[in-house]
Amino acid sequence: MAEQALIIDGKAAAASLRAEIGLEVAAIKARRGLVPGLHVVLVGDDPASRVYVASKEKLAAEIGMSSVAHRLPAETSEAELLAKLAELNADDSVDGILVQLPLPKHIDTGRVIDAIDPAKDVDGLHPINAGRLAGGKPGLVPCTPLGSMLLVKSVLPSLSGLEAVVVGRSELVGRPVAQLLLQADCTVTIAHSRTRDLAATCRRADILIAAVGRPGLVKGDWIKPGATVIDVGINRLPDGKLTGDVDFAEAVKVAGAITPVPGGVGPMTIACLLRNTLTAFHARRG
Ligand SMILES: Nc1nc(=O)c2c([nH]1)NC[C@@H]1CN(c3ccc(C(=O)N[C@@H](CCC(=O)O)C(=O)O)cc3)C=[N+]21
Repeated sequence: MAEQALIIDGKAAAASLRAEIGLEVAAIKARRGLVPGLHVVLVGDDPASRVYVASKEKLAAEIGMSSVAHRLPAETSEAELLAKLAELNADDSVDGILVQLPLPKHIDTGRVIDAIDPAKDVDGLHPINAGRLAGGKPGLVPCTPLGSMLLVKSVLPSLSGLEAVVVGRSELVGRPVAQLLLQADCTVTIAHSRTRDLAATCRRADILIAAVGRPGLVKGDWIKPGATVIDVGINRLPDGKLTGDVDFAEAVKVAGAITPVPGGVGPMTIACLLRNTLTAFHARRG
């Protein structure tokens, strides 16, 4: 069988989503003279984080959104970071706040996330937003899960009744994407490192979401023929190349549609961050 899966173009989907957001930003500017503002807080000088933050700034600027990066030294104390967040929470021109993770070890990440105004929490990580998502209520939804769902919906007309398997149970991706799949009426299984037969569990999936951070973990024979495979893993190999959690070369021969790494979920994550900033703007400023 010489068939090959449809390769889902996350880069193109993200570009068109950003263009849409850009139009809305322009309309807000023209009608009301307001510019939605995204603020990214970066503590320390992790090289990967610097690259991500620069990319967020560039893409925000491209669509006419205001974006401010607050670069704080690695020695910043937790109290200083909390003070910075209090300042951003109080500033009406700040629509979205994202604290780049991971934070230096001397800072308690949970305490920091808890200090972000839930209405400005464009990462969707505040317990209020996580709770709203779990309750099926409107709120800010984490960007990677949101982007993953948009890609799934770009290839599947209806998700109702489909078997979805999420590999990974992180707060950032696994748990929230499972909630979104459930909201879309999928039958959802959350698998993880203790799952007894991971391969057999994955083989049940019409929609397989791999979000564990283990390069090439998901093999071709773990995939149900024709399934939609969303690879959330972005793993840096020793040679510097990026690779996903799915063995792409094998999987592309079995799946119906699959996201590549790079060029899949990653670009959608940033586009959804911009979208969340706009959502936060509308919810707070009307
Ligand atoms: N508070 C917080 N929220 C985040 O959402 C967050 C974070 N911290 N810390 C780091 C991770 C990682 N992350 C990525 C986003 C886009 C790409 C992306 O666009 N990747 C490109 C490739 C980029 C390259 O070539 O390096 C792609 O997959 O095609 C990757 C990684 C967001 N994160």
